[in-house]
Amino acid sequence: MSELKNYQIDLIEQAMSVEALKFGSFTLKSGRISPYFFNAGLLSTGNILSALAKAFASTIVAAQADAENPIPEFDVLFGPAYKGIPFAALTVMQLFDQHQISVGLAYDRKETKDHGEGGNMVGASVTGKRVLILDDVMTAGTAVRAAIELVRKHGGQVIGVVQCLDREEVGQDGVSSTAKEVESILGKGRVKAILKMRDLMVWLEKKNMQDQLLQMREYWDHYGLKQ
Ligand SMILES: O=P(O)(O)OC[C@H]1O[C@H](OP(=O)(O)OP(=O)(O)O)[C@H](O)[C@@H]1O
Repeated sequence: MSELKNYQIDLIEQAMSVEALKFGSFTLKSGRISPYFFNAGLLSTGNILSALAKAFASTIVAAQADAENPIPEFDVLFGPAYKGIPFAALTVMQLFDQHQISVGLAYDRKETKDHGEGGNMVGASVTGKRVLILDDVMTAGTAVRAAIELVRKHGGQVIGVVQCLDREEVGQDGVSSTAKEVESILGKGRVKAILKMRDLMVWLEKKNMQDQLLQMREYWDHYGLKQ
């Protein structure tokens, strides 16, 4: 059984305390009945956002030191509108405060501004820069693909994606996951996550939450990414 990091445990428990993470029975957009549900929009108080940003920053630093598939150095952290914006802003601050890493913050507007500075990119310029994209979760991957396109259109090089939770489940083809599909665009190991579905199972086992663990295992057997 793999060991969870303190920042992962902290985030799981904080998220559960505000029901941003719930175990039960939930019908997803895909029609699957999931034994857990995550809604990052409910991570909205100082202590929880602090735990989230610390976890993002620690995940990024660990990903850069990953022996197998490290993510490269980057210049700008890009948070797609809307939820990606506060999460990326807080993470940029934590990267500096906790790890002495100073990178730029960039984000987009969903609606293009037609006055003042105009356009739909805000913050640090991504032109000619190595950019890491940060978002809450990917489901079909539409939002992250759009963010990759946007950064590329502005002359940036996307070196990876970091998300809060990777459900690690196969898509309708029954073979590949959204994270793997995005990795096919960015390179192997370039999609990282603070938490994966299997981390949640490790936590449930530690807490001896047998019923929830059983449901999670059954779901994993059906839809988990096995490769
Ligand atoms: O992988 P996908 O199928 O695209 O779905 C996942 C994305 O969708 C949601 O954002 P949304 O674009 O709805 O914007 P929001 O942050 O304003 O809620 C969510 O925050 C993810 O970023």
